[in-house]
Amino acid sequence: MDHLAHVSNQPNSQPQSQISHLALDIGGSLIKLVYFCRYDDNCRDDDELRSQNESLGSESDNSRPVLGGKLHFAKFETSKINDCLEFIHSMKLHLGGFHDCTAPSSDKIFIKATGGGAYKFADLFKEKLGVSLDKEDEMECLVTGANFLLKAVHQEAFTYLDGQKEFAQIDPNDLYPYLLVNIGSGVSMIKVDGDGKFERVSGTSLGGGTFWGLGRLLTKCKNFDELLELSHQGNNRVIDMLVGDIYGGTDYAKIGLSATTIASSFGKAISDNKGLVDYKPEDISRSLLRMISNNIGQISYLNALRFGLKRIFFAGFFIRGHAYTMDTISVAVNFWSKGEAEAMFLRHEGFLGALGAFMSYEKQCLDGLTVNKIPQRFPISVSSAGNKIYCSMNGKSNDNESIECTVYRT
Ligand SMILES: Nc1ncnc2c1ncn2[C@@H]1O[C@H](COP(=O)(O)OP(=O)(O)O)[C@@H](O)[C@H]1O
Ligand SMILES: CC(C)(COP(=O)(O)O)[C@@H](O)C(=O)NCCC(=O)O
Repeated sequence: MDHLAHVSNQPNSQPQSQISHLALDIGGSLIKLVYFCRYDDNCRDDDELRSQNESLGSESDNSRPVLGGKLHFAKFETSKINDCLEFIHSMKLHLGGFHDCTAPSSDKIFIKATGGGAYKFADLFKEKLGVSLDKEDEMECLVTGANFLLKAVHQEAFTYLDGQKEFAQIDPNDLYPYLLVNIGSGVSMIKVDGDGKFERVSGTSLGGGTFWGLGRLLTKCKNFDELLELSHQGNNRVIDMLVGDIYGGTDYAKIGLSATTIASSFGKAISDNKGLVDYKPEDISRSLLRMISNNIGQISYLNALRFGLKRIFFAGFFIRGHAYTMDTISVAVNFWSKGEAEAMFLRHEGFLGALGAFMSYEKQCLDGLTVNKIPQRFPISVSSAGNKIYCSMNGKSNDNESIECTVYRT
């Protein structure tokens, strides 16, 4: 039986005070959700929010009511899409879409969605939640999300080398061009020249799905985080064939290879008379992580070189804020570019596409809501018919999952 079928899809059943706009990015591995929720009126008073906003230096207008809210981020495994549908249903998030104003009598609700799953699962969303998915191009959403985060959110981008995390000062007027490398199930490399100006210049199928897929088969790990955790304790030299293994412990200095450079990932497994059971899962995980991260770092650098790009931003949930992954990618970029190019990472690494889809509501005509970027201190505004709401993100994220917003209503 369809356990969600009883859900009402009438927008009026959503309490007026609960403004929740939902956008989805349904990828090969994970479903990402971005939604905006107002605080409960009782949670914080207007004065508190106004003074908080003033302390952030925003151009607050005392004549307008100030409301607080949060931009929330959530994710689910795509293979567990029913959990995601249950979540959306229980939070009534599916009511936070828009109506097609070209068909006024229609009670159809559209939710902005991107990623391959917006096509694959469109019928399921219709059947279970009674909503239609309004599809947005995945690359376009990634770029919109990245540009928004880089311009609007304080301390979004950072470098990571030798265990040192350093936040980057991004001048919004000096952001372009850059290379965006999104490491999801597969990898897309996009040259970004401005808002809406981009070209997907390359990609590789050796991505996050490869790491997790091979890792699962080779280590019997039950989840992605367990596999990552394992890699902490591992030693890749047990499995990888190093230059020193081939050159009798010495460097191959003439071509710039040190004895410790990996000559062949997993190369030792061919010469050792060993089977899978003879290798420790943690060593396998470590070799796999280095292989995938190195390869992506190298291809990224080559593409940056191709177009003379100095900055490479790495995103996607493969990274998972994991120190060793970021370090390996940074070292690869640094090594191949001889220090000329820089790898940077994003705090909201996995939500670019979903944020881009969220922001694409601005394209809709106003029976639903629009999202506009407003300059400088008001990076985002959300408005709905007859009830305009401005949302300024202070950029302080309490964790990776939500960002506080201050909201003005006219
Ligand atoms: N909980 C998780 N479950 C599965 N994969 C995860 C998880 N957390 C991180 N990952 C990694 O992130 C990748 C998916 O990244 P994501 O940016 O969401 O791409 P996609 O859009 O293809 O789903 C996976 O292939 C895997 O490497
Ligand atoms: C097809 C995709 C854009 C889908 O995005 P994803 O779900 O992996 O985030 C991506 O997997 C990709 O770019 N793969 C690499 C294909 C290639 O260039 O060889």
